[in-house]
Amino acid sequence: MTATATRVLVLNSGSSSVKYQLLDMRDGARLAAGLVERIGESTSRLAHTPLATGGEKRETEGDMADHEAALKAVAAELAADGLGLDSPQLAAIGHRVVHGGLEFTEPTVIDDAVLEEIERLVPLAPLHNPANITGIRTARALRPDLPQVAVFDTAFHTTMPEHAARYAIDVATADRHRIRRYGFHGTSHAYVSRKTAALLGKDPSEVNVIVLHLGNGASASAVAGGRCVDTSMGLTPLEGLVMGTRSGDIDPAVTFHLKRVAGMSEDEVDELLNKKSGLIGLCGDNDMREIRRRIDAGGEDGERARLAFDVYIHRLRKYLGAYSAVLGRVDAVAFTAGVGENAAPVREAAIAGLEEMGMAVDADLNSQRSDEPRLISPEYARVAVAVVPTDEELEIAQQTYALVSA
Ligand SMILES: Nc1ncnc2c1ncn2[C@@H]1O[C@H](COP(=O)(O)OP(=O)(O)O)[C@@H](O)[C@H]1O
Ligand SMILES: CC(=O)OP(=O)(O)O
Ligand SMILES: [Mg+2]
Repeated sequence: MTATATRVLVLNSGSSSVKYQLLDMRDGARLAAGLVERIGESTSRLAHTPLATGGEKRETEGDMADHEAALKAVAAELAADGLGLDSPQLAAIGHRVVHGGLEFTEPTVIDDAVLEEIERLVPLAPLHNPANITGIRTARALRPDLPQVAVFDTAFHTTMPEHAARYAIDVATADRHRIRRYGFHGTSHAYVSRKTAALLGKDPSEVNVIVLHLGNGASASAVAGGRCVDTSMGLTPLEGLVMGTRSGDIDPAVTFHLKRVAGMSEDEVDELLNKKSGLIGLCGDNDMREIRRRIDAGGEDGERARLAFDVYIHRLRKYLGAYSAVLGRVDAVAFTAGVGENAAPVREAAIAGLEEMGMAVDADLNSQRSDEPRLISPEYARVAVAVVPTDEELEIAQQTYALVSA
């Protein structure tokens, strides 16, 4: 790496999307950012914002058949702004990798052996790891000389105590097949719990925080003194909270029933629980904005949306209670990600009536908007309730740069 190479490109490849950011690590400035959506569909769309030049957001509709085509389109957009992947200022590419198993507890420079290991973990994250792998392969082909770094969603959760990570099933079977609770969104939980401590003017080691990462995928974590002690996702990102399209917690016997009685195949059950459940399964919409709009419009349709909202909130409140008990003392609850940062009614409903647990939300503070971390609890509340915007891309860039510039 040359002394002038201070930029990091971050790729966050999801099952049907890629989010990316190019950052200058001297000051953390974002030079470009964008999103490719609906990869694999004829209506795929790339939205690119060249922040360095102050240019307008550019949107291209296209037919991006797969993640490779999507990344090549991203590379072309960057090149159009003079920020191409061939730039000598680029120090590394950082990749979000969802499943790192127990093998990866730290950001890791990707070589053939690491890539093989990430491939071996595909059965544990079938929606996510294949997209991450394509991202890595494509980026490597474009810049074979550049360090590529994997930052794992699971890494932050590897501190979970054994009693939280174990499922109560036969130990030998579990060990043979690596069945345990891994947890995900760890980069976000780590970043947000640290930011929450800073908001309280404390060191992370001094505070216990419940982080609610509510995006399309959603998870909760209990963080004691900066270390994760429990999290709601498990072997895969299907366990836990109600999500946009995933069921979250469910009696495993439901799957036996779907196969034995409803005659569904393994793949159909997988698809049902991962893609046709959660909010979309309950009311036909997975976007919280649309659900709130339908509730406000009322009528029968509004009732359906209300039920989805209520199921979502009920699960969230159960985890607040559970993690209060896990932590013993809670200093803060932090809401983050698309729903957590933007949906005031979700925050209000999640905390309503929890004064006995020291939790309350001030309606005025809750309705305000800001890109900065902020408190929404009244002065008297024992537990600080906060909205703390996550920034997985910045966190990945920092971890990547720290590794390659060490
Ligand atoms: N203004 C808003 N009000 C309510 N919900 C919102 C708003 N903006 C985004 N969301 C919710 O956030 C979700 C996306 O969150 P995000 O964290 O970007 O998810 P992911 O990273 O999993 O794609 C959307 O599906 C929508 O439900
Ligand atoms: C792990 C996971 O659920 O990620 P996402 O929210 O990006 O789908
Ligand atoms: Mg996300």
